[in-house]
Amino acid sequence: MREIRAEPLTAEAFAPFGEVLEAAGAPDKVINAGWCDRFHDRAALDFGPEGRAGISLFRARPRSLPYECGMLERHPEGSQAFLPMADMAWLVIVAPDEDGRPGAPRAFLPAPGQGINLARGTWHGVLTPLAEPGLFAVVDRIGATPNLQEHFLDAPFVVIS
Ligand SMILES: NC(=O)N[C@@H](O)C(=O)O
Ligand code: NI
Repeated sequence: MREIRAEPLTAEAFAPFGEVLEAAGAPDKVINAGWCDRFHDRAALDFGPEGRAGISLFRARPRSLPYECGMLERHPEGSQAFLPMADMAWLVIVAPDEDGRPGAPRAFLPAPGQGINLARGTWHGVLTPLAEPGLFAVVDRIGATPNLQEHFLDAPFVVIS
């Protein structure tokens, strides 16, 4: 079975798939009389013409490495942001689109304090915490029309580290 290794999550490496949300570098604004740094408007949120923004909480059961992935999904109608609500290891799997199917997958291990915003239509694995509590705030499209496309891989792969 194809094996891949997870990479550290950086804004540059993740750029083809969306944004990394982190309080890194100089803040865009200093607010609250100097008591707070604002890293302003750091994600390209997209909920399509029919949808609206929603914040949900996901409490996902932890998985472990090596992690076998047999399905990638995408949301054609909107972006999806995952913001950890606790300090825990988690795994992000994404892939480029190749003629309507996922291409070569890539895996990332976010550092504490990092979240992600998946661009609309980005192939990704489902939320995959690697430790309890598996708790995330998720900002994504709320709408009356379907917004989930799943692709079951001809060749599942395993993330080994
Ligand atoms: N299906 C769902 O709400 N969750 C997935 O989109 C996911 O990315 O985990
Ligand atoms: Ni998703």
